[in-house]
Amino acid sequence: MAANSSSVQVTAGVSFAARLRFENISHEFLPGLATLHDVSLTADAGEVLCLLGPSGSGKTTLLRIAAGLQGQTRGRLFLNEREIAGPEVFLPPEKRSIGLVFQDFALFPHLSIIDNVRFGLTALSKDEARREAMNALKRVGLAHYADAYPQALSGGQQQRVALARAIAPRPAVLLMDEPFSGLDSRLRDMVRAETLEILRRSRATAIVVTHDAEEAMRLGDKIALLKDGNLVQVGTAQQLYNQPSNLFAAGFFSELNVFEGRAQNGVVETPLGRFSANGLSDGTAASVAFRLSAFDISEKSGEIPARVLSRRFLGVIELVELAVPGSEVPVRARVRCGALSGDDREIWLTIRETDVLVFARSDNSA
Ligand SMILES: Nc1ncnc2c1ncn2[C@@H]1O[C@H](COP(=O)(O)OP(=O)(O)OP(=O)(O)O)[C@@H](O)[C@H]1O
Repeated sequence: MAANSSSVQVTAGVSFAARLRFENISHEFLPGLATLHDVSLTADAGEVLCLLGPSGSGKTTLLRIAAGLQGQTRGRLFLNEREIAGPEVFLPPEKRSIGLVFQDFALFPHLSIIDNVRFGLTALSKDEARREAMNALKRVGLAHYADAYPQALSGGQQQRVALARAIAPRPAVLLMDEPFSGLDSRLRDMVRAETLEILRRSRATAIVVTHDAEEAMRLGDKIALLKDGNLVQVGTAQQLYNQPSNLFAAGFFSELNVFEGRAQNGVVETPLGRFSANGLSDGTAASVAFRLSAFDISEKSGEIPARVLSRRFLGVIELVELAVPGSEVPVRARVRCGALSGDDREIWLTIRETDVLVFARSDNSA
């Protein structure tokens, strides 16, 4: 697919989704300073793949390489099985059948909504372009705004217009760079859910950049976690949350209390008890991470005595800081509101082992 982008853009009913594969992609802006190290990753047809990572981890650079806005230093890029960028090949952006949505919507203020959406449909006649643009606007539920101007629309509606503009040429792959970060949090949830629905209905392949783990979990069929230009882990939200490959991955998906220890006779000793060393050989330095949800609290009984230092009411749950014997730092816990009566100070903790993760300490970085 996408042998010729204009054929993809003009032909109604052309297959919409494609597989985009990054093979051993490395990138350097400056010689010796790698932005991406040997990243291999696939967005399967019809899948939403989230590129997740902290600022500077290389997400946008990978997206720009996919779009053809940036060339990689090494590696190859395939759309279905066709090489579109590699040592001997470079298909320019307009020939890749790729749609782009950016964080700032990038609508033209002096063009009506329909003309903004029609913008990428230059290969079509005027009437056909209007029809296709109206179809795209209908898909995002904004056909009735066709003749309005962008400033008459809310931020969420403008982002839906940007999405309509990106899907109107029926691209093989949609690339979205932090598409919801310009929206306030309530609107963001709504527009994100609507966008996912539109992507599903279009059966589009999409790659979405985000630095927000919860957003990646809400959107992604698959999540690729990046750090310092390295692919740390790729998998479903459940896989990344339940079986993080290292402490960084675990900490990206949930807040943690971390204790350092050493594997001895198959266990690691911490102030919160002994935990299976998870196969680490004796003597290995280990990090034992406790999610904030790892603690059951009782006034009467439990495994570990603790004293409540502070409590923060957050609605359904409370964030509690606890002093625990043997720990120099307070332990943070999320507990159901009502689990503590008004003035409890001395309490008991029981640890939920499913929320305890043990890693070799050298595994801490990507
Ligand atoms: N044009 C450029 N010239 C030199 N270095 C750059 C350029 N663009 C990005 N970088 C560097 O490359 C690294 C990766 O940047 P990139 O924008 O891909 O990361 P990101 O994960 O998308 O970050 P953010 O979430 O902050 O956008 C960063 O260290 C950044 O400073």
